[in-house]
Amino acid sequence: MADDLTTLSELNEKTIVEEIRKRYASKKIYTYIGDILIAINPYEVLPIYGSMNWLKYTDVKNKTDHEPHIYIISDRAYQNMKRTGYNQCCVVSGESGAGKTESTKLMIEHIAQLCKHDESTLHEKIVEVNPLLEAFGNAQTVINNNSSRFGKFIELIFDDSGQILGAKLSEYLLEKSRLVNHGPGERNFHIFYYFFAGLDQSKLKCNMISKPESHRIMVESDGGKVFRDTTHMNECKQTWNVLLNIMKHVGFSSEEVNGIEAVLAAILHISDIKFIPHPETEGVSIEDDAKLALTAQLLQVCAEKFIDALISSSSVVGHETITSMKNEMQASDGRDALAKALYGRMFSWIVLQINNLLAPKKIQNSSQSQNWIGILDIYGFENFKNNSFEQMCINIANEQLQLFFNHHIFKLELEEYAKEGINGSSVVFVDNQPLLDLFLQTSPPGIFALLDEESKFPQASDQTLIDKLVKNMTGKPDFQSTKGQSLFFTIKHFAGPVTYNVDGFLEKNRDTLSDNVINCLKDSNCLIVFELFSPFSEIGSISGTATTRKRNMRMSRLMDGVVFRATPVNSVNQMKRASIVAKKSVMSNQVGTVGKNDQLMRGSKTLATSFKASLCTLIEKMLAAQPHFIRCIKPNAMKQASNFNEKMVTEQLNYTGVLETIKIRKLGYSSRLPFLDFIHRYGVIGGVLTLKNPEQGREISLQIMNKVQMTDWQVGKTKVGGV
Ligand SMILES: Nc1ncnc2c1ncn2[C@@H]1O[C@H](COP(=O)(O)OP(=O)(O)OP(=O)(O)O)[C@@H](O)[C@H]1O
Repeated sequence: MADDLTTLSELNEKTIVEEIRKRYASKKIYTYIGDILIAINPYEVLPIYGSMNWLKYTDVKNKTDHEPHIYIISDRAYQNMKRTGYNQCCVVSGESGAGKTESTKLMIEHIAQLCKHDESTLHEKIVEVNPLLEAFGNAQTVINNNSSRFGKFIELIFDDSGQILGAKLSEYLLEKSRLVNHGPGERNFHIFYYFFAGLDQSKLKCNMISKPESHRIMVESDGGKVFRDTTHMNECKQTWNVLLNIMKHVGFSSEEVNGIEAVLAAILHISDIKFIPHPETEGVSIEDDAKLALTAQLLQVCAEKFIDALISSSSVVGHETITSMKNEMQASDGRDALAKALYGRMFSWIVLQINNLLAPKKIQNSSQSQNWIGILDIYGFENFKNNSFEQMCINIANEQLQLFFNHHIFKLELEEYAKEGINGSSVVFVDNQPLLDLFLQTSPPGIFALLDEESKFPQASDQTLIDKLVKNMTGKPDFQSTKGQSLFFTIKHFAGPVTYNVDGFLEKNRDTLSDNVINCLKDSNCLIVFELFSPFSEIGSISGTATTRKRNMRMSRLMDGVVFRATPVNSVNQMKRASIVAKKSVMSNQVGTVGKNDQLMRGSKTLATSFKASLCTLIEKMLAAQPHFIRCIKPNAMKQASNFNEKMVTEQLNYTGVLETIKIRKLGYSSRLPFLDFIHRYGVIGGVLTLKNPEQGREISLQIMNKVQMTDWQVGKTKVGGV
């Protein structure tokens, strides 16, 4: 069986899938395409991880001495960073349920071991925070029982000797809508189940919590039970206790833990508040005053102010504040927006606390530099029966990653080949740049710009939005309006067509919380609630103007040509060009936005705007590092072990361009083989450049390294490495 698909003599869809199938049947879930790793989800615990294997995959000189493994990638990233002093970035991609989060965790665990030199508990803390994040950010979906409902980029930070100094986590677009609404087979965020199962009687009383089924957001839409059985409940209880220990170990104070519990309870109670028409006015009143009092008590806010915030809205016109009463629907929407804001901000606050606790301590020797290994685990491509705003953003993020992959693996390689006179015409890849432009460009306005434009008009509706989209997008190859279904449009994504339902798009994009709600909560006596809404705290301003402005300033600097940080030696030219090309293609949309869209310049807080800005920041980071790609593949839709659905696997391999990836890697090796052989023998080119194999830590030729992936020494049956 071929450990590396580039060594296959016959290359076509059938032979590739057959090879992967054979390997999977023998529990070999990892396969290389040169330096890229394919990982098939085994849906079972294989005895290939843990301490013995950490050791085996430490400072691996020649990867062909071992079975392909995810640890090879983590080891390579760590050793490369140590040897070259350049940042590394591991991009883990794949559909929902393909195994991205598990792969990420395996790599973090491994790297934490690779760099463990002392008795410090920092390594443990970095690994330990994962369950905490998963509890608040993951949920059961129809596809995955533990699906990440947010994207994350984890940076492990090291000193120049490779000692770990700390870690930093960036989170992207938590799917807040799940909190108040989830479809059949889907559940709320895990934390609520742990919370109900874990709280003891006194805590339940103190948070005024009783049965989970009595709360709207815990009710299963298919009528199922909140806890399947006592075993499930006991598992949740155990997890709650584990989380309490983690919070303690990581450094959360007991006041903070109590605050988190109070906010969770408040969210449950707020979501239950109902409104009834007021007999004397056109507004509403609250049906159950006791429920409201409970919530105000948990949030430690003034009950009267809280009622006002829920049933009325106020805006400042000139020097006057105009207050208007909400109707039943507006009040219910406002209530849900508040529950979502509380949860979303609390999640960001938890991430911030984790970052504060794991932040590198001040380096004693100020001349010492810091490097990082970043691991990107972003939600997989999604295509449900009903796809909303969240799916659109998730799929755009995946398109962006595909673009990043295409740039590194295809565009830049083919440019190099052209310069060397190698004929690369046999490699044809699908460039998804036009599709990203369709969403992100500003002139002519793309879908995001049109959405932002429409979000500014108070009278706009989802119908006016779809009309606008159809008017502007009809005729574009990747856009289709859906006849007979007025609120739908279809996009031909790289991973397949997805039909989006714009119902609720405007509201979700505006992501507004009325001023009187914020004013009420920022006066809370509960430390966490105060921090979540105070304009002076980092979280309080998170969805406000400050963060957006900071990001926009950063984008403006990019526009002015700030150069990216230094890049790894072995691909310095390639990456510089990657920066420029991708900067142009990715950021040009941002640049245009900064220049032309006054809404953004004014610091608007639409979700589309901040999503674009965070994508921009993420890509900016990734471009400044040496990339490693891990492609996760889902073998079946049943979440079963030993079940290889050929059609599904073929589809995933196809849309990620696997055949072309193999071809380009193979082409590179074969056409450079004589060259490599020469270097192999003499080690010097023209008396100037010396070759170095980074896996073996010897001298290196900048140019040669630029042309071949020297981390792979085995080409066909010919051993090229070992100068
Ligand atoms: N290497 C592995 N070994 C054992 N089980 C695995 C492995 N990778 C994935 N799994 C199983 O598959 C499930 C789904 O994996 P994971 O949550 O990592 O998918 P994902 O790609 O991150 O999905 P999403 O995008 O929905 O978050 C895991 O809960 C686990 O049961």
